[in-house]
Amino acid sequence: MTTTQSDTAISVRELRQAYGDFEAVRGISFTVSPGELFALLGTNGAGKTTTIETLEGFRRPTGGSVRVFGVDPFGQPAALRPRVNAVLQHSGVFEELTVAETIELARDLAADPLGTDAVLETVSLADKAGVAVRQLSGGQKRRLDLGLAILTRPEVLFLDEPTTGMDPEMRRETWRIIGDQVADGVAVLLTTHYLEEAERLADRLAIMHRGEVRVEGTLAGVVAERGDRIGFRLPDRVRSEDLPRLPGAELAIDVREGVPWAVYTVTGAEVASRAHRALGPLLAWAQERGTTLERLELRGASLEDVFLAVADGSLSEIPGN
Ligand SMILES: Nc1ncnc2c1ncn2[C@@H]1O[C@H](COP(=O)(O)OP(=O)(O)OP(=O)(O)O)[C@@H](O)[C@H]1O
Repeated sequence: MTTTQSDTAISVRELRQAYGDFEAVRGISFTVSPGELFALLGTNGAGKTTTIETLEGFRRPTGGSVRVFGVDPFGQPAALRPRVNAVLQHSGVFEELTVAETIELARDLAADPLGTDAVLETVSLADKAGVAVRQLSGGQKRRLDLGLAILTRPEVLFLDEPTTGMDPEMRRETWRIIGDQVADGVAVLLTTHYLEEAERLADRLAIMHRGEVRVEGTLAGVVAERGDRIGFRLPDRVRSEDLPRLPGAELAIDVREGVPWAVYTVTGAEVASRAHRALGPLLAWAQERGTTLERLELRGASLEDVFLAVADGSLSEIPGN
């Protein structure tokens, strides 16, 4: 199947980006379609901001290519400018202007902007219209940044940690605003350290570590690769070698809440039913010994499990590659 230009809003192919001798991004690839939110997650210094800055046209790739609607964004060409907007980590607004003046200034520079009241309403800052930007809280400033970004009706939105500094309620409200943008057909590239944010919003996601994409896919696909877990507190006087081998499950001893936990991981096809079947022999073993399995649980892997596996290096390749 050939991909037409309109199928892909953002395309990153084998991107490399170096600062002097240091290669911060080492050959990453992904695409984002209109109406899709792609979350770029990763450890500190993984290369997420460098990637977004390259897509915004601030940096020329040292290898590979990036395209936004088929156009090279380097230098922010006039053809792209009205179609793209961003919430960056550091906003460039004037602290002395009021919220309404800031919005009006941005409207003056836009071709077909949303109305000031509509923006204030959307980002719940109507009661702060006359307040100087410097008097806003950190979370309110982030909301103003988001308002300034959606004011130009962009088709592509880059959101670099857009909810930093927000309390949980404001963060949820902001997810709703971002979700509405995606529902309206905007292609969104989001970076965040809040895994719940990615779980709530992302259609697809990638986890970067040291300049490389280590995991990519849908949330369901990414966690399914890590399998289901059967876990319980390791009973007193039971050593790991005393525990039964369960069919199709791999045993590891973790430390949780300062005490050892037994964790069996079941991976592969039909993981849920195989995990259930593995429970039988485990319970039979416990009954035979008269041992209680405290805090026994059977659960799927979480995005946090996958993230931590990437961060500690135990997941060093894209599964299946
Ligand atoms: N201007 C620069 N000059 C030299 N090195 C840089 C520069 N900007 C970033 N780096 C380095 O490149 C790497 C990637 O940085 P980047 O900011 O892209 O990571 P990140 O994934 O956004 O990190 P974080 O989650 O901590 O914001 C880091 O090791 C960083 O120290």
